[in-house]
Amino acid sequence: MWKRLLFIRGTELVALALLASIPLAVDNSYVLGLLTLLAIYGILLIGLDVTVGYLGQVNLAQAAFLGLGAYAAGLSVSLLGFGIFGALAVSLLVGLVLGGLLAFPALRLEGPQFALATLSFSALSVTVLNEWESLTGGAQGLHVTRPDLFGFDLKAQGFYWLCLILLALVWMAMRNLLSSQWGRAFEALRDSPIATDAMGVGTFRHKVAGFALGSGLGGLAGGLYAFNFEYLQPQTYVYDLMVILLLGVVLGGRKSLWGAFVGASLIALLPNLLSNWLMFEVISALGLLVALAAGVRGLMKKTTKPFQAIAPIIAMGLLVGGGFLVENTENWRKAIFALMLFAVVVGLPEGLMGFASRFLAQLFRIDPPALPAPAELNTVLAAKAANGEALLELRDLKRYFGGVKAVDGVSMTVRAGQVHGLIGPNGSGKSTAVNVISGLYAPTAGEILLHGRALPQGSLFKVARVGVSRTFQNLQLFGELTALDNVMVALKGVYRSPLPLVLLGFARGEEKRAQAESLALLELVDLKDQARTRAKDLTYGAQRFLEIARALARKPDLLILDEPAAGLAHPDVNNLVEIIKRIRQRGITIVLIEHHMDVVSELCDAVTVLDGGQVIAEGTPDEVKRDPKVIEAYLGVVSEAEAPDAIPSPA
Ligand SMILES: Nc1ncnc2c1ncn2[C@@H]1O[C@H](COP(=O)(O)OP(=O)(O)OP(=O)(O)O)[C@@H](O)[C@H]1O
Repeated sequence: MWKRLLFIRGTELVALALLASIPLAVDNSYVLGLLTLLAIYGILLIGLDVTVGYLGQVNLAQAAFLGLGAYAAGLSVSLLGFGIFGALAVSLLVGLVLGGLLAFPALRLEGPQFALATLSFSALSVTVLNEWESLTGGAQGLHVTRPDLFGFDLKAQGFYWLCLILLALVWMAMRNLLSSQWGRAFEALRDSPIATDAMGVGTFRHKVAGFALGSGLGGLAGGLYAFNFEYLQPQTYVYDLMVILLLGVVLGGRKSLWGAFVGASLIALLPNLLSNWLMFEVISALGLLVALAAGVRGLMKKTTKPFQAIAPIIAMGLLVGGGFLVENTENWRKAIFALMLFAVVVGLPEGLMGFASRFLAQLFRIDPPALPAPAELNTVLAAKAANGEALLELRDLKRYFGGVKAVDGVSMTVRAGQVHGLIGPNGSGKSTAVNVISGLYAPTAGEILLHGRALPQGSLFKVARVGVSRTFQNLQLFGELTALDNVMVALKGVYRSPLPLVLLGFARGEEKRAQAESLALLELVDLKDQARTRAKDLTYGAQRFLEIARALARKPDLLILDEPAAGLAHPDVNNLVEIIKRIRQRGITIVLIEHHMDVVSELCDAVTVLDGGQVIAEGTPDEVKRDPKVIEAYLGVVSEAEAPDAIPSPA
């Protein structure tokens, strides 16, 4: 672990020292200008990566936040007489506040609608900057004065160091944040907003916070940008820059600080890249080599489809070849960006850093940090009183979809400590009933009580927070996260540090505790050894068990399992039965929707049978199996000979 930590921190420190010392060794104002831009774009892209990489949204507003931050800083110096830090704080704040405000409506939208909302915001911002001439100077531009720093006139070199220090601080704070519960929550809601809410992690809150933070960094970068160029024009922050910024994040590698850094270097170098033919050819040829290496490697290891391997090679080949055919590469800039973006999106979805880090990890044999020992299960899931009192009560519950009465007046009582089966033929309303209980749907009518108190209605998040946890019939895992992180996202009662402490890196203790507790839950479902496997790479059976461990991380009073055996092979069904028995031993009450009658018979203390959205029978598994109404619902016939074990189980 120390080796890894030293390697990572060491590399960061060496890179910082190198960057800081270049101006001492090379006395060249042009190089200094490039380095300053690199630091500014670094901050900008780290911010953009929060929305694009972590939240998984196409954000076209970051260029606008750069512009708004720049004007805010410039104006707070000229109009309000602020010093450099005051002005930079204003640009950060402008990004945070406007980003948060934009996020409220925009994040209720998905995919292309979200992208369009951010695009509209950009267009609006540029128009305002352009038209509000009395304040911004409009198209004529705005001259900005760089304030001095505590009485020292900040020359180009001093200003570069200031930018570099701010980049280092942003880097540290974001590393702390993104490796904490916040970063996991950002990623979780990218993969499954429904499950994020159902695990008691507020989707909306985290989306707004992530977007505001990313935009805040955009604003801060804008402030530095203003003091770097000392002249601003609204047209700087439009279409071209948006595309270049996206290219930077995607090419560098999403979800990576180093990726943002590599992307920023690319953006800072782009003008030179296009105006200097030789450099353009060298970089394009390097790109072609990377595309060839990645493609051949992927094909040999069978991890890449032929199109994925060949298309980037063709795109980069076109760049190299095209360079010989066109007179002025600058005239082709948009086509060049488009080809680059295409090659990266298809060939290197993890970006250059994602690609490089795999090689580096192999080269230096960097082991991931060791995990702590699992916590005592007793401390994670304290045994609950299985006293048979009414825990969950449904009273005349109804849920209609238009004319379809999916749940039509269901009343039932689930007793503490019991496994309560909810069975019925396909379409009888079982899933709808648990979707209403867990808050995915609001009921049309009726009451739901937990511990005798009304359960919140129509909010997965609120229901999860009062002690009801669930799994899903169609798996809703956070596919990109490891098994361990899936459980850690949902873990209740561990993350207490306020945001400032997390940013400063003081939340590591609780991270260790969260790991230990989550490992105990993975051990309970026999997945401890696969803690580091990404959820999407687990076998189907393991994925089902992981959902159970994740639901347990809420430390619930009531656990709803929606067809956990669906699609499982026979040995896995046996494992599932063992796992559910272990959970029952902790005193956790379970509602089990299940088609496998043998599973129901073995596990359930009580069973409610639904048909056509209504309760047709209740009792022990043996009682309901013999009930003629139940047999008729399943088989459509009532025959003495077919009872008592006539209810079919899926193969
Ligand atoms: N979102 C929805 N919109 C419209 N109708 C729905 C919706 N969800 C469920 N239904 C309908 O409600 C009825 C009950 O469906 P539900 O999925 O709750 O049954 P189920 O008992 O869970 O079935 P299965 O065992 O096949 O999962 C069905 O007729 C279904 O088509």
